[in-house]
Amino acid sequence: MSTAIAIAGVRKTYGRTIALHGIDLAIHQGEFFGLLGPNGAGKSTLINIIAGLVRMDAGSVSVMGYDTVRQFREARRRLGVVPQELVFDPFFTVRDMLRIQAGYYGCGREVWPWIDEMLERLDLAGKATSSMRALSGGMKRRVLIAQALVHRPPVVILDEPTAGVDVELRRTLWAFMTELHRQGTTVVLTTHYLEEAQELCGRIAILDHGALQVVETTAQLLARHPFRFLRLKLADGARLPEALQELVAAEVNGAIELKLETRRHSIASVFAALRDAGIAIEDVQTREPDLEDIFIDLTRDDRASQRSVA
Ligand SMILES: Nc1ncnc2c1ncn2[C@@H]1O[C@H](COP(=O)(O)OP(=O)(O)OP(=O)(O)O)[C@@H](O)[C@H]1O
Repeated sequence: MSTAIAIAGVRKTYGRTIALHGIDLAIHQGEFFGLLGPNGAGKSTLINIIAGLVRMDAGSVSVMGYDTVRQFREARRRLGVVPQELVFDPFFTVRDMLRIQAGYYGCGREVWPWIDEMLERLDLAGKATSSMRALSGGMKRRVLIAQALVHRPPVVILDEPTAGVDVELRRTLWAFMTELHRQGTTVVLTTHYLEEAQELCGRIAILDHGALQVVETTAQLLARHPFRFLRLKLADGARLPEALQELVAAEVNGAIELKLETRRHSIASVFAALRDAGIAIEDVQTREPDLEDIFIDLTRDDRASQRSVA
């Protein structure tokens, strides 16, 4: 399997903050890869190093075999990055801005049909001649995506592309990215929407405190974790017996969700404890852990009680 992004021994410190401890990671060509982590984990620092925007203290990175420091231009031409922030020159029209951007990568008129195709695919065709300053935030974000893809890079990194965007743009973006991925583009995604990562990514890395906690296929990650959830609604608003209190993970709409470690607790033992306490059950459901549960489990410390990583 050929490597799209090779990261070896990458370290970065800001003053006394160690943002990256020495990251080794190989992202293969053709992968849809998720880079996840809580706020401050080091994701943006790593992405900016891959894009050649931040200088690493030690280590090396290559994109499609080109070293991002020694062969910056070659590496950069093979990479498209959709950044978190919106930064534009407000005076150009959408189409002109994309053509100018293509020029930075040494691309000329040969990419103009591609630019028009992207404008169609991202529902921007009607805005092609609008100036950037006249666009809504959602429209600007669409342009940002087109801007990252203008030189048809084989590797694309999306840094929180759907933060704060509406459902329609999320759907449009994922349909477009899924198609590019099917055509062979390597896609690296960071997102706070873990259900999005679970659905789209074949492999996932979890970064926490500047170190990789896990790099696994999404299926392995979901299968490896030895717990499941049991949601109970107790009859007559009964309280859970003391012995089961430590298993409570959440309370939702009057139902109690218990987290059962499969080696220590069985559903049968929970039912037996309730029967012994004379408590009847009104409703019961089981749930396998999803990526969000696993993420919380792996990055648990002071964030342990949070259901969301946002
Ligand atoms: N320019 C900078 N100067 C000083 N410290 C920085 C700088 N950029 C990042 N850091 C620190 O490095 C660490 C990693 O930050 P980084 O932005 O890479 O995390 P992140 O995972 O992208 O977080 P988020 O999800 O909030 O974007 C944090 O402790 C952050 O405060």
